[in-house]
Amino acid sequence: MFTRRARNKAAGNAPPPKKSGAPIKKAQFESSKKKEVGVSDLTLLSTISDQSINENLEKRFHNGTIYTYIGHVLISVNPFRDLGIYTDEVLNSYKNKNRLEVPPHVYAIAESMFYNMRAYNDNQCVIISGESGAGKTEAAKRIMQYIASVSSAFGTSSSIQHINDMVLATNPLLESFGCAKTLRNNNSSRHGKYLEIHFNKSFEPVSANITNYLLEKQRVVGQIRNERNFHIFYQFAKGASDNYRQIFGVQMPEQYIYTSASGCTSVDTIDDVKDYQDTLTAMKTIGLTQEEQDNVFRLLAAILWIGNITFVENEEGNSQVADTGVTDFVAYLLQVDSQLLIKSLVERVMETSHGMRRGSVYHVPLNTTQATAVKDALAKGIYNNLFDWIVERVNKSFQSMQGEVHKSIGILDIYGFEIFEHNSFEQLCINYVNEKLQQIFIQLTLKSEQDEYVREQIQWTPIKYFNNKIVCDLIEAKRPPGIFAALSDACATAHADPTAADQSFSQRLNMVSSNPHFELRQSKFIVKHYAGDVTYEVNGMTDKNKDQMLKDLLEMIGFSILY
Ligand SMILES: Nc1ncnc2c1ncn2[C@@H]1O[C@H](COP(=O)(O)OP(=O)(O)OP(=O)(O)O)[C@@H](O)[C@H]1O
Repeated sequence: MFTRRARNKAAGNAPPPKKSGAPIKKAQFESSKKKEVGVSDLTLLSTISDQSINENLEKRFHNGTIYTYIGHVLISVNPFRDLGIYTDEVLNSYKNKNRLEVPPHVYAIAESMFYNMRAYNDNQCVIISGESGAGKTEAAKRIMQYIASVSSAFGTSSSIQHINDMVLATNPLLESFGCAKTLRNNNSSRHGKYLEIHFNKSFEPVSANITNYLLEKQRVVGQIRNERNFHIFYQFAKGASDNYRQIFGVQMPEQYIYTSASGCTSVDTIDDVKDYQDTLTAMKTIGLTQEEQDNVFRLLAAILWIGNITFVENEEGNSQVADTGVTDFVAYLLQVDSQLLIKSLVERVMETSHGMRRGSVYHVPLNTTQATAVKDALAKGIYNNLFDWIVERVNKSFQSMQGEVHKSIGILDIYGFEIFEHNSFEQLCINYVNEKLQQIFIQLTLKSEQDEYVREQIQWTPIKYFNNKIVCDLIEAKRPPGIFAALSDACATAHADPTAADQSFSQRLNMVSSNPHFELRQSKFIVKHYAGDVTYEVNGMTDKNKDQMLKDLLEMIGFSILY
C-alpha cells in the first residue's frame, strides 16, 4: 500500500514546533503500550534479504502486529481474524499524528493523505496491491472509514455527513454486485475500482466518483466447483420479499442453474439474508428510487431465469427451447415478446452484402451448443450493463450534490493476482493489471528513488530488483506482437469455429516464444509473472476475447421498455 508523497518530503506531517516558554505537559508513561517486536520499518533491518524481511514480518505477525513500513510504503499481513485494531479509540489515536509518532497502521496512511492534501494543497492517491485475499478491499474500506471520520470533524454541515454516508454505502452495494466467493477469498473483488473523494476549498467532502474496471462477467453464467456467482444473486434468492417472490418468480439459489451448478450456494462466513438488507439500505442511501430498485431486481430475476432455459434437438438437429414456460417468464420479466425472444436464441440472422449494398437476409438455425452460448451471452450482457448502470447511478447521485471541487483523495482497489488450477482469459486480464500496477510501484518507489540519488550525486549501493517491464511487454506489445496482439489477430481471422480460432491463436503464440518469461505447451502457455508462474489454457480464449453480443439479441433487448 503506498501513497503519493508530499512534495516537501522533509516536512512530513510533523506537528507545529512548540513556542519556547510554553508550559511543558507532564508526559504519560504508557504501560499498556505494546512492546515493539522486530523493526517497524524494514529499512531499519541491519541485513536486508528476503529471509530477514520475512522473519521480521512473521515475528510481528505472531505478535498480532500486522502492519510494518518499508519507507513510506505500508505492508499489511492478513490476520483473517478480528484483532480489535479498528476501534474508534484506535482510529482517534491516529488523528493529527505524524506517522512516525504512532505504530504503523492503515489509519496512519489515511491520516497522512488527509494531512498532505491540506498542507501541500495536493491531490492524493493510495494504491493497494497484493494477491487475491491479501486484504486490499478491507484496507480500502478502513481508509474510507478514516477519511469519513476525520473529514466529518472538519466541518459540521449535515451534507458532509450525508456525503460520507454515501461514500461508505458504496462498499456494501458494489461488493454485492461485484464480489464473489472464489477458492482463494470468500469476498473476492471481481472488478477493479478507483474511488475518488472530492473536497472543496475548506477540505470538506463534497462528492465522489467511482471508475469501474472490467467486471468478470463470465462468472454470471458459470463458476468453477465450490466458487459462487456474484453475492447479489444469493442475497436476492434467499432474502427477497414475498412481493418480489410473487412478481419476479424468485426461487432459492438451488433452483437456478447459474447459482447452483458449481455446488456452493452458502458460505460459512457470509449471511446472505442480512447482506441483502444491507444492500437495500445502501441503495436507499445512494438515492435509488423504489422503481429503480424494482427494475434492478427484475433484471436479476431475468438473468436467473435465463440460466434455466434449456434446449433440445429437434428432428432436423437444430435447437429448440425445452420448456417454453421458462422463456415466457423471461420474456415477461424483460418485457419483450416471447416469440421474439425464442427466435433470437435459436437462430442467427445473417445478411449477405454486395459491395456497399445490403443483400439477402437468412435465418440460420443454431445447434444446442450455439443456442446455449447465445443464452449465456444474453445473461452476461444484461448483468454487465446493469453493473455499469449502478456505477453510473452512484456517480449521478454524487454529482447532484457536487459543490465546487478543489482537491481529491483517490483509493485504487483492484482484483489481486490469481493462480488457479485452470486459468483462462479472466486470470490473464487480472494478472496483467497486477503486472501494470507492479510497474507503477517500481517507477514510483525504487526507480525514482535511485534516479534521485543519481541526480543529487549521492553515493549508494544500487539495489537489484526485478523490473517486470519484460512481462508487461510480453502481454501488451504491439510489435513484435505480444499475447494480446496475437489474440486479437486470431480473433480477426474471421473463424466462425471457436476451436479453429483458438488453434490460430496458439500458432501465433509461437512468435512470442522467444521471451524468457513465456513457454508454449501444446494447448497451454505459461507466463512467468512477477508473482509466480501461471499456466493458461488456450481453449476458449478467443471466444471470451470476442465477447460477442449478437445483433439479434441487441435488437430483441431494444424492444424492452426496461432499456
Ligand atoms: N485487516 C484485516 N483484519 C481482519 N481480517 C481481514 C483483514 N484484511 C482482510 N481480512 C479478511 O480477509 C478476507 C479477504 O480480504 P480482502 O477481500 O480484503 O482481500 P483482497 O486482497 O481484496 O482480495 P481480492 O483480490 O480477491 O479481492 C476478508 O474478507 C476478511 O475476512
